[in-house]
Amino acid sequence: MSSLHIEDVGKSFDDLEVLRDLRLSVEPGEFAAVIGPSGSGKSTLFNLVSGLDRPTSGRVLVEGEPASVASGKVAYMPQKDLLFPWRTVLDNTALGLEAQGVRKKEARARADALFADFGLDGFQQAYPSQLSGGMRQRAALLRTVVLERPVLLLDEPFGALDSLTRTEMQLWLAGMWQRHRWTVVLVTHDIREAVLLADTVHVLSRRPATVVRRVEVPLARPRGADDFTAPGFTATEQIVLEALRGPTAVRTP
Ligand SMILES: Nc1ncnc2c1ncn2[C@@H]1O[C@H](COP(=O)(O)OP(=O)(O)OP(=O)(O)O)[C@@H](O)[C@H]1O
Repeated sequence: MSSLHIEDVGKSFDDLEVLRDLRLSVEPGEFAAVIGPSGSGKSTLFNLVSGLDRPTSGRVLVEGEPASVASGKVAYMPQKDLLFPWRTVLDNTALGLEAQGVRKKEARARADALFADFGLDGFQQAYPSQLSGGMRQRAALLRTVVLERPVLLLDEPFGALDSLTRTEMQLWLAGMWQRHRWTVVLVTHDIREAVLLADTVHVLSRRPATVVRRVEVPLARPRGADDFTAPGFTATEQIVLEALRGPTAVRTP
C-alpha cells in the first residue's frame, strides 16, 4: 500500500482552479519532492494531504485512508519554523506531542532523546532567539519528526536560509534521511535541493497545477557534497528545469 496516493485531484476556490487531475504516489520510505512555479498550488496540495482542506474532486489517501487531521498519519513542517519565543527549545520541540495528549514529562523525554542526532545537544534550555537559522529549522524538524507519523510533509524548510546554510542543511537532511528512512514529501522551489534529496521529483505545471513530469533521480545513496558535481546530478537538474519551463508547463487559465 502506498503511503500517499493522490488520485485525479482537483481543487478550486470559487472560480479559481488551482489543481487539476493531479496524480502522485509516494511509497513507504520514499523521499519525494514536489517542485513547481510560484503560486502553482503546492501549499494547497499540502493542506489536502494533511487533511486541513478537502479536494473538489478526486481522492487523497494516506496509507489507504482518506486524508484527515484526526487520523494522525501526517506530520507537517510549515515554511516558517513557528517556534514560540517564550518557550525553551526543549519545550518547543515537545509541544506537538503534548498537543497530542502525551504527558509533559514523557513528551520532553522523547524530544530530548533526539537532540544529539539533530545537532542541538546542549541547547535544550536555550530560547529560539539564541539559535542560528539552521538550528531553528533543525528544531522545527525535530518537533515534526518526534511525532513518529507515517508521512512527513516539509514545506520549503530551508527557503529562508542563506545559500551556504541551506546547502549545509540539505546535506545534513540527506544524512538524516539515510539513517531514518522517513517517508517524506518535500515542497521546494530549489531544483538542486530536490535532486540531492529525492528519489523522485514531481514537477508541477502552472495553475491549474498537474504533474507534468515525474523524474526518477538516478543517483546512488548515500548522497553527499560530491553528488552536486556528478554528471547524473547535472543531467537530472536539466531534465527538471526543462519540465518546469517546457510548453506543457505553461498553461493559460
Ligand atoms: N483558502 C483559499 N481561498 C482562496 N484562494 C486560495 C486559498 N488558498 C490558496 N488560494 C489561491 O490558490 C493559489 C495557489 O496558492 P498556494 O499557496 O497553494 O500556491 P503555492 O504554490 O504554495 O505558492 P508559493 O509557491 O508562492 O508558496 C493562489 O492563487 C492562492 O491565492
